Amino acid sequence: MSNPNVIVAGIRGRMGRQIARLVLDSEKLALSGGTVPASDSLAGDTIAMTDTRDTAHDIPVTDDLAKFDGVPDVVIDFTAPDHTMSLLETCLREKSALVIGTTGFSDEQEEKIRQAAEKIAIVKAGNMSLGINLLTLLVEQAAAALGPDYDIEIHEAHHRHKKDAPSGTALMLGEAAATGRKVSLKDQAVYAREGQTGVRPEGAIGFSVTRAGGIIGEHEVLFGAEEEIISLSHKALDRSVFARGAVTAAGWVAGREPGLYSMRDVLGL
Ligand SMILES: NC(=O)C1=CN([C@@H]2O[C@H](COP(=O)(O)OP(=O)(O)OC[C@H]3O[C@@H](n4cnc5c(N)ncnc54)[C@H](OP(=O)(O)O)[C@@H]3O)[C@@H](O)[C@H]2O)C=CC1
Ligand SMILES: O=C(O)C1=N[C@H](C(=O)O)C[C@H](O)C1
Repeated sequence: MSNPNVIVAGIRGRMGRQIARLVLDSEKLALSGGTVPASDSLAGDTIAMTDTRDTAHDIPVTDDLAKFDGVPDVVIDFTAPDHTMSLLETCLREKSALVIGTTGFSDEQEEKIRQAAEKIAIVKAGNMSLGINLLTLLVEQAAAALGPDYDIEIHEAHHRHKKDAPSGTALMLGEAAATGRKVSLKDQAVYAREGQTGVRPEGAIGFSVTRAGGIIGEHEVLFGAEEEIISLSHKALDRSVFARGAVTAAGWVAGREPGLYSMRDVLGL
């Protein structure tokens, strides 16, 4: 049987470039194309790439997944929410599996993804690293053990180019804390503070955000009581940690039953 063929959406982006290279080098997956915005001069053409053995490849790129000849087994998406929605439609039509790393979806877009996962296999995670996915387990445990005397604050820091806030990872960590506390994140989240805020609402899960320079991704979950502070944190040192996770997810999801899977499912955590 031939290797599952993969299309990398946003193939010229910070993540897309790294993921495409890893797929090219993979012995279990085949890179069959990539997407770029319609404004990109390479749309409808090919992009020259070399693998680690220095073999040259011309990879077809289009602005629309539906324009490729043949059906992708898996699409890997690290782009922007509107493009993800267009990929979702084509994946539903072609029954392709989808790995979604893109963050910053509206509630309505999240619902469309949930509905699509009734018909196709989707892995979705705001962070594809082993470290963060392990951290979500630890945060859930800590939140369950520590109880409401410990105020939960989540801080994230990213590079100046990031377009959404709080990060998808911060939201995953918030969901984990809420699950541990058996509350809904929607009810407890405090995303902004300014002026006469009043005292901290009991049970709030607070978020704060830094955007500066080239920070790849830093997250801290703090549990603060009157007498002590516990802090669980993660720092990404290289984007390859996300790219490797995405390629692992692509190999795992190819040919799988419909469903909305997490990186914890992929990693067996
Ligand atoms: N889950 C995870 O582990 C991680 C998730 N991310 C998320 O992935 C996303 C991308 O991040 P990053 O790679 O840093 O961002 P980039 O801006 O570097 O890459 C996104 C790419 O998608 C392209 N793109 C945008 N719209 C379209 C479209 N309509 N059709 C085709 N291509 C399109 C962009 O093109 P152009 O630049 O020309 O607009 C760009 O090349 C973000 O949402 C980020 O939060 C990032 C890292 C890890
Ligand atoms: O935009 C990024 O860069 C990142 N985005 C993801 C997020 O929103 O959490 C994951 C990672 O932290 C890098």
